[in-house]
Amino acid sequence: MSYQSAKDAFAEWGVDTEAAMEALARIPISVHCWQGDDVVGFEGQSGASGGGIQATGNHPGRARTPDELRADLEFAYSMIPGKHRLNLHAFYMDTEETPDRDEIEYRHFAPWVDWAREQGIGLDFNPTFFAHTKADDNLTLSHPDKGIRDFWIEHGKRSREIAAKMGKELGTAAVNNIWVPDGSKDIPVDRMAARQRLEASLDQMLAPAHDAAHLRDAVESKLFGIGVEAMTVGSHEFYLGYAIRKGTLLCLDMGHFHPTENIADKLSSVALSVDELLLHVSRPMRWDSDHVILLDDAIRGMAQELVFADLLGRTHIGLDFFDATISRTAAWVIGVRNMQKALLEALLMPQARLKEAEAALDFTTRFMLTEELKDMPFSTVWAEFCARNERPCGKRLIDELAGYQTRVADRGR
Ligand SMILES: C[C@H](O)[C@H](O)[C@@H](O)C(=O)CO
Ligand SMILES: [Mn+2]
Repeated sequence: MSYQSAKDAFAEWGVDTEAAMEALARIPISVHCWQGDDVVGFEGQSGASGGGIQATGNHPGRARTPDELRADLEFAYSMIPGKHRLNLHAFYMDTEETPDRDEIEYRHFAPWVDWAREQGIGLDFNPTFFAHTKADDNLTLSHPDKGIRDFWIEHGKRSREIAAKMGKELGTAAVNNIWVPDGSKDIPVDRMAARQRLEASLDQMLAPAHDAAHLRDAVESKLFGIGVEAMTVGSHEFYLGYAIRKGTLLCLDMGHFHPTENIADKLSSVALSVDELLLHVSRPMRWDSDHVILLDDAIRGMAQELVFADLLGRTHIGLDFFDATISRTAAWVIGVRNMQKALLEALLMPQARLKEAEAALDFTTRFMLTEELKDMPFSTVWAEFCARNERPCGKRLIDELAGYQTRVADRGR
């Protein structure tokens, strides 16, 4: 089908494909650096603690240096329509020095900022509270030992300073997302004490004021991780309350809830109480919270809520998955494009008509519309969007992805 025919078909439904593509072009996705190297980082001083997360697989081509990671990212961005961001973790510093986590400074990340400026992209940031000997108890900010808590508070403060400077340098606020793995393998007897310690540590970490034009802090909850099956200190309820009371962003990771929960359903609820949201778009499967996202109902539902509830202006969309059994660059590219496709589909829906039917309790019309809409030529509009952005689709995309993977395969595993 030609684009003109698709445009006419959507126009019959009262939908303007040009407006939808313009809106999509304005939505940046924060691409997570850690898919490129299986969450290993560049510190070379990791402890045994994986923080309850694990990349599995042994596909060749893992990025082993900042230069390799940047080359992979440049390739990935060249396959993704639009301008996006990079989400950097603190243990991806680029320096010959070996600062411990409580010693990191902006200069250890300056090469990333220079590169981001060249690429014309913004940066987001995350303190790294895992893969370190001082996290081996699976406790950091809530550790009973004050010395360990202080170490991680300092790490968190420095991360915020670094993120704020990144935001200032690049002229776009960096979202600094705080996720700690703290929890208990077996049933604890003093949950309150652990949560009080986490709250007090967060308060200290977040006390230094930074310009909101440079830095936005987010807090991320989790249901459970490997080794912390009985209790996660930073649960959803903990951080929902914290974000509301303290004015931080709330991060919803789609892999951090019970598998039967609908994360899209949470957006409108929490958005009534917090100003801004951060999403970690992910796909949980059994024990894992981080499979590469598909263009499935969960992602479509999320995109539809963002568009229909008018939340795009106050939601930062980040991705969070890591799969080492497939090409890492293909995982990035297909994952980001899936998020964009879901957003485009939502933008191409006759929102007013659907809402009108629902408000009139005309559920038959809502049902007929949503089902018939599924036959609309979304893929033709997506292909047009890719073509206008000089990005390949279909077989050409697959050939490009396979070609790049072949070129990096000799890096070893
Ligand atoms: C590496 C990330 O910080 C991590 O995935 C975190 O966001 C998370 O989701 C942990 O399960
Ligand atoms: Mn996450």
